[in-house]
Amino acid sequence: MPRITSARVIVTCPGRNFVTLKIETDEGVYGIGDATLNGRELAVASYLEDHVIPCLIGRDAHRIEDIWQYLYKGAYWRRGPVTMTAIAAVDMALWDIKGKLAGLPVYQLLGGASREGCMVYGHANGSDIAETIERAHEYVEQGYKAVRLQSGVPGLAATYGVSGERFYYEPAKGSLPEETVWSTSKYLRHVPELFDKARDALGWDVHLLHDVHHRLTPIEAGRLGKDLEPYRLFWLEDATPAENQAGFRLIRQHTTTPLAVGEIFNSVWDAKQLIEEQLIDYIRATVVHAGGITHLRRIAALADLHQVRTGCHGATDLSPVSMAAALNFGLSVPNFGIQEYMRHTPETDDVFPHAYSIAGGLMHPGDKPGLGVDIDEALAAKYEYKRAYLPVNRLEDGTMFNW
Ligand SMILES: O=C(O)C(=O)C[C@H](O)[C@H](O)CO
Ligand SMILES: [Mg+2]
Repeated sequence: MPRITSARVIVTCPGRNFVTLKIETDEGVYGIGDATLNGRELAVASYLEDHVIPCLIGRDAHRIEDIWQYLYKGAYWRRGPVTMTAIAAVDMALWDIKGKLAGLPVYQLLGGASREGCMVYGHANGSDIAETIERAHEYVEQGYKAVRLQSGVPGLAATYGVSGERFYYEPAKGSLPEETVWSTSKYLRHVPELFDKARDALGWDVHLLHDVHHRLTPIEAGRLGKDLEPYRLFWLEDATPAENQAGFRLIRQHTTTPLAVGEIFNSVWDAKQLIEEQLIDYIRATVVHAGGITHLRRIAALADLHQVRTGCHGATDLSPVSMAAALNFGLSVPNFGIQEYMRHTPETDDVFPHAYSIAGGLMHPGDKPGLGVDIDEALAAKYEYKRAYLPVNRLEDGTMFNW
């Protein structure tokens, strides 16, 4: 039985902050898990160091399900992003250990490959429609089968999801949150034009996606979905804040544009009604923020019963450890839909050497035992933590608005 002898939290900032948990066993094998919660990183580091790690020492590292239940039920205070990210980090690290001890990549332990690779989508961002389409062309030329389109909105100084950087978009910055300004009417006028021009320029062989970032009411989202129907989107993401799961009924009544939601969900309970009533088509919960591989499999199993497919969040604030876990999960799960992929910077890739790769728009986790990702601790130590926040959003009259 491999006993857990120690566990450590490693905080590093190779261009952005990452929190990683490393669990060591008496069999000389260790595992790592991502514990990064964008803008609230140190809360998870403390939760792990002060409350979780003391409970892990001496436990059998093979008992992944039991340790998951012990941390979830044992906390008394269930769910929430901090708790579930901490549990996810432990869970990932334990799957990594189990894979290494078995001499198998984690996807083999999850039932083996259900496909040759995981289809991913890249991010095409531009300050205007022409620039967005130009970036989308670059992805298509690289073999991507799916691209997310976001463009600056005329009349708004800045639009979330759009950056000057070509490939390495990083939304968290500044020692205090940046304040941005939002106008729903300007946005709703602009987006159909973006997709109209994109279809003209890119044709119909590439999947197109769009992220609303939770900024519409359900009826506004219904209208946008309807306006976008002629352009056959792969999905419309985070159309409305999802605390009110029943709100998606209203969107569904008005549009057949497929809906995706879930990047800020942290448990199956956040998505239960959405899935059971078939109010969404893709569930975007992730390994790192929704309790690890163990819990994400449970969410995917419920989703599978209702023809809902996976579409895991994969922005740059999810570390390469998360990406490796997502790809092992995605390769094996029967109802895989798509995986988001934003490239990490070369500095981040150097800190987290990994076996996953991309070819022809499909990603594969590689065949190294475990998750297939490591952390270079000496290099990680060179990048000191820097407090950084996601922006906040106000209406033009100054009213605090949805993120
Ligand atoms: O990748 C996406 O779909 C996002 O919406 C990115 C998020 O804003 C980002 O990961 C927040 O931390
Ligand atoms: Mg999103």
